Amino acid sequence: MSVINVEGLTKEYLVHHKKPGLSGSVKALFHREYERKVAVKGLSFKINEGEFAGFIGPNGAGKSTTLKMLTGILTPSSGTADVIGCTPWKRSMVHRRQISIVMGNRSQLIWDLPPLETFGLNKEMYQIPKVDFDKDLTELSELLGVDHLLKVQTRKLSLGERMKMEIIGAVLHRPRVLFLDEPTIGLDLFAQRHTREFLKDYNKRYGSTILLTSHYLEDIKELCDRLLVIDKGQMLYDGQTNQIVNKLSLHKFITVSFKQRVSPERIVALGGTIVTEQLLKMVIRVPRNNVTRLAGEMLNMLPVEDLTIEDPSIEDVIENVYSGEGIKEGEAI
Ligand SMILES: Nc1ncnc2c1ncn2[C@@H]1O[C@H](COP(=O)(O)OP(=O)(O)OP(=O)(O)O)[C@@H](O)[C@H]1O
Repeated sequence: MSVINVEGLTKEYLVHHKKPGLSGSVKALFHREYERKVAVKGLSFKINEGEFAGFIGPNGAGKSTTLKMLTGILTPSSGTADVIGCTPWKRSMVHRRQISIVMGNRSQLIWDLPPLETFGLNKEMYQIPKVDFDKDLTELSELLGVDHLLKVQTRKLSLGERMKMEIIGAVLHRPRVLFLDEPTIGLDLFAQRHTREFLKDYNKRYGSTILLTSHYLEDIKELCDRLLVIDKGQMLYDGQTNQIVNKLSLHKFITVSFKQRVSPERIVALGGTIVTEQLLKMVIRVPRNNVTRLAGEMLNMLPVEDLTIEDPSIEDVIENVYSGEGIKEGEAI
């Protein structure tokens, strides 16, 4: 059953253009010039209950804007969204009780209070029974290794410690849907791994639905079976994470060792591009649909000692997609 249904979601921002200098500031008082900026353009997708989906794209792709619409922080210009049966921007209490968002670049904890006190306020707001609150808080803070810091003023915590507290604050009321916007940004490798393990366990244990944006592909590869890739506000890929290489990569790599030197021109003449050449070993980039022919011709015509064919890594494919290389106009899914 899908718990997030998005149909034709679009968000336009009106951006004010001010001319430089004092005269520009004075003119802007009387006549403001605006430009329309389309941040999200007709996005449609569904996320099923319990899914852990990655939502990625290059800087400025529209990820945060989408999450802000799905959590009711922003109202879209057009389109519809349904999250657990509610329209997010109507901000009903039913919706707010069942969702949560963690934003890596924005604190939801009260800066001058210890996390314990912010959590206490959340307890009242979400009407969490005391027994559940005490049990969950002890368990979550121990799991994330921050139980000894609950009474320390938030402003005195390190970035990693604070992020862990933000996550605890977001899940204490056991939301059915959790939106995570860069939850591991700026964390050291150990804290990233710890946070990932926690989120994986949380998703399994409570069957909550999680939509995660992250620029760290390690987060996505380890946590998300499903992947949505957007750019310029539009969906480029929506499918299984481990299928993205098959679906979007236009090339494969052939690594070949020769018995004696082969001139690069012969490889180029066969339709390959040499990526690296070391003594008698070459790595060759080959268009996907030419791999079998090219490997066969090399084996027949050249002094080949050993030959392997490999797919590019997910990192390579995503880098190509971000640079517009791995996908052609009209091929976006
Ligand atoms: N309040 C705003 N007013 C005007 N334009 C905005 C506003 N917020 C975002 N934008 C623009 O909308 C586009 C999408 O921004 P958004 O923050 O959703 O991207 P993102 O995918 O989250 O990027 P990043 O990975 O850099 O965080 C960008 O071009 C951005 O400049």
